[in-house]
Amino acid sequence: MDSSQIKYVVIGGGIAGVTCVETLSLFGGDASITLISASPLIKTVTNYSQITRVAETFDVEEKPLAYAEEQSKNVHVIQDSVTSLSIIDKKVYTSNGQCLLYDKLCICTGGKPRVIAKNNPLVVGIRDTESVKEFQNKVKTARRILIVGNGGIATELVYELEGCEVIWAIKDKSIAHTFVDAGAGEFFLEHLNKAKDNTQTGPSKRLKYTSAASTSPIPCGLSGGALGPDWTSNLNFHGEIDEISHRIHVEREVEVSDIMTPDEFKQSELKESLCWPDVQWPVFVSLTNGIVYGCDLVVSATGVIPNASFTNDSHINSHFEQAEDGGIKVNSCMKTNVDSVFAAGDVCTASWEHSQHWLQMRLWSQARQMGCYAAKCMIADVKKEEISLDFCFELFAHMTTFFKFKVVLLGRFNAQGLENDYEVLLRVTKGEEYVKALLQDGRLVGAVLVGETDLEETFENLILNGLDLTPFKENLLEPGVDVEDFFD
Ligand SMILES: Cc1cc2nc3c(=O)[nH]c(=O)nc-3n(C[C@H](O)[C@H](O)[C@H](O)COP(=O)(O)OP(=O)(O)OC[C@H]3O[C@@H](n4cnc5c(N)ncnc54)[C@H](O)[C@@H]3O)c2cc1C
Ligand SMILES: NC(=O)C1=CN([C@@H]2O[C@H](COP(=O)(O)OP(=O)(O)OC[C@H]3O[C@@H](n4cnc5c(N)ncnc54)[C@H](OP(=O)(O)O)[C@@H]3O)[C@@H](O)[C@H]2O)C=CC1
Repeated sequence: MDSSQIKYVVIGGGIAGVTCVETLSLFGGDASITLISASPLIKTVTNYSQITRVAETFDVEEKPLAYAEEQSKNVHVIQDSVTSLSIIDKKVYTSNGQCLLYDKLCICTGGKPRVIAKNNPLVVGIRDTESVKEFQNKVKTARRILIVGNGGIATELVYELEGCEVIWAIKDKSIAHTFVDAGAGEFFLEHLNKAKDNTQTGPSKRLKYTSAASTSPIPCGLSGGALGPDWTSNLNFHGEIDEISHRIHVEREVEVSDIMTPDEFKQSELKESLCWPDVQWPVFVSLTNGIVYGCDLVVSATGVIPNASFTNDSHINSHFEQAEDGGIKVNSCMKTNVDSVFAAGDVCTASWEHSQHWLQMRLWSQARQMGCYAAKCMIADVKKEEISLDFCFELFAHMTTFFKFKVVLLGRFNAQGLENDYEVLLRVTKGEEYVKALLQDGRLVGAVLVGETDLEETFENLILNGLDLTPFKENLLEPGVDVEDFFD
């Protein structure tokens, strides 16, 4: 078929959707491409840099939706929310009554924060620019904040919050558990109560929000694109009390058992811990260890729910096979079970047999990679060509910053899916670096690199080439030894 007759439609203006549109525009010939997004701002990837074969960094800029039209040929944008689909006659319906025909459709509708006690105004979740603004406003008058969750947002937030007391309630024994093991958690622990270092010495995670002014609101019930790296930079998270710079108390191995109003708390006859004289807290949180804290605000940093119910029509939503985590299942060609419909980014669950060293995490790098690969799959599908799984799905690689330390995670970095038949090599220099290598049958299968270790490229190669490291094991992490010399 002549490419000019092809109609691609992409839903969602986050990193996955925008990358998908850009790739379609680049490789899709003269096809017509429509981007429909509920949010007036899109996320664009700039200054892309390939650090190793798989690890990458890039800036993320927020731009008006029209930018996508200006940058890529054959692209038409619509700010609207998709309300329904007709999967038989391949039509997309929007809330403003538009109806679009598609040949290939890609769903990139992201995720929503999983918030405990969703309807309580004193319990907030963080996802997009709007929710951060709302949070910032509430923080200004906060004296004590309780943060629930032990993943990316909580770990970044406890470092950023100043001017108030922070109670960090985690399910695990160690901090930052979603990303690092207990050892690295210990390594970070000593930086927890240190005053925040505001100098920009560590690597920036390179998000540039050029918060383009926008007058068009996001339709009720929908969120804008997820924030990304450095979402805390240039934002002030300062509570009411100047004398408190950084005071964090970690409650380990607990969950929230109840969130109470002052009246409910009074009636419960429970005792409050760490109470402040003459302070009336607006909300009380009881934990599963029996401890109760009064606070001004609760942050629920408890993960993401894929936005798989992206239409108002539950009958249509139910056509899409969902994985256990609620994501729309996609195969190794990013195809859903519905004819001609693909999905990418936080909304989807990679349901192919993963390579030994890859796992899905809902991260911006994976959103970009999936968006790009989904576009290639859509084009290949039109041309009825075979496509092989992109190389980026061979190895998990994530670069980020926690407590001002560069963090690189490779492969099965947290021993995910490994039985007990692996060994761990460790090198720790207090306050400087934490290097953990996981070996299975003498072969490197995962690594956690904290600090300026300069080991990411070598370790990535070692994981990918599966070299038996048994003869070098003793020296692999010896300080001063250039690991690369072994393999020349
Ligand atoms: C606070 C925070 C910090 C983060 N920090 C990092 C980090 O440091 N590193 C990292 O790798 N990842 C980070 N992430 C995760 C990362 O931002 C996401 O994984 C990634 O941005 C997901 O991109 P996406 O395009 O799949 O979805 P989203 O960015 O959520 O985009 C979804 C889009 O779909 C639109 N949409 C939804 N429903 C409809 C509909 N019915 N009709 C039309 N449009 C619709 C939305 O408006 C939005 O434009 C962070 C996330 C958060 C919340
Ligand atoms: N630097 C980075 O790379 C960052 C990445 N992100 C990404 O943004 C997204 C949102 O971040 P975030 O919300 O922190 O999600 P994460 O998935 O990173 O972490 C969620 C945390 O909440 C815990 N949790 C889940 N349910 C409950 C509950 N009911 N009670 C107590 N704890 C609970 C989880 O524990 P368990 O796993 O045991 O269920 C986990 O520790 C994620 O995809 C994350 O990867 C966000 C910020 C920074």
